[in-house]
Amino acid sequence: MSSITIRNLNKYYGSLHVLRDLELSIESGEGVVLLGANGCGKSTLMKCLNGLEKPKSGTISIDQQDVTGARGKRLRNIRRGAGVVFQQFNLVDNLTVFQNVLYGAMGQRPGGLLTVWHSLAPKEFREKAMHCLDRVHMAEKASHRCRELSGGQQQRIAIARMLMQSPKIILADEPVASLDPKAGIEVMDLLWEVVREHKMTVFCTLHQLDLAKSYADRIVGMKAGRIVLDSNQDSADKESLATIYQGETRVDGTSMSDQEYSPADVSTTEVA
Ligand SMILES: Nc1ncnc2c1ncn2[C@@H]1O[C@H](COP(=O)(O)OP(=O)(O)OP(=O)(O)O)[C@@H](O)[C@H]1O
Repeated sequence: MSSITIRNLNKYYGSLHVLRDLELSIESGEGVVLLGANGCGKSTLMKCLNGLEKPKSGTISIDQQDVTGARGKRLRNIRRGAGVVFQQFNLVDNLTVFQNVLYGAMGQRPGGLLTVWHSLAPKEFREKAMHCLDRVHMAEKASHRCRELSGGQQQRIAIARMLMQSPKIILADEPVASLDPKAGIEVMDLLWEVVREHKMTVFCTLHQLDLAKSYADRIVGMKAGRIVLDSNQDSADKESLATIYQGETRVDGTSMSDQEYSPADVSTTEVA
């Protein structure tokens, strides 16, 4: 049984046809990386998976539950089972690290946000939040404000918040795009470690081929709103992956400048 099954998915923004008859299945426990040029539709796919955007047609099921038709409580339940990690961390800057991690438990009890508001939070939640922070090696920063932390540290907090949710599936949209290469590798190491520890399924968009090859069990390539490549790690050769970035890649039909992607981007990622 697949963890994520996408069938014949179509999504428009106005007249822009972004996802085009997209098909993809991800098995339980798989670590899948999605590669694709800017503007090919990766984030839109992630948003559809998370129920943040509604497709025009097609179906998405996560753990056999229909996401596309879900509303209200049913959608919230599906979202609870799927943790998200974003490029921009999506932490609340003015709250402490600890409060941000507690926030991951929101929705696990009636009363939502109030029940996770530090002193109001049940003991079991507070203990679990500390445990999650400890797991990402950030326990000593619990009382700091998120805005005081580096990008890499903030992404660690976002991973702790995601762990707080105890999800079975992780949707990570360019989790290292805002980080320098060294911090990026540290975050990818941590993310993949926790994914493996908890036997989670992970679907992650990236821009760096080398990172994709280092972590993914399977690499899928997207071009102009469609999945055009699907390969396991060993068969993902540079030439076939490079084709994702050649020709018409964007859904809006604009062409990329040579500066946006050069063969060097496809063949190497420098690590400081
Ligand atoms: N909310 C929106 N309203 C209108 N158009 C949008 C919206 N979000 C994205 N688009 C357009 O949809 C297309 C696909 O965007 P998307 O963000 O999914 O691409 P992407 O592959 O994630 O790109 P990147 O790698 O740069 O993040 C782009 O042409 C973008 O301008």
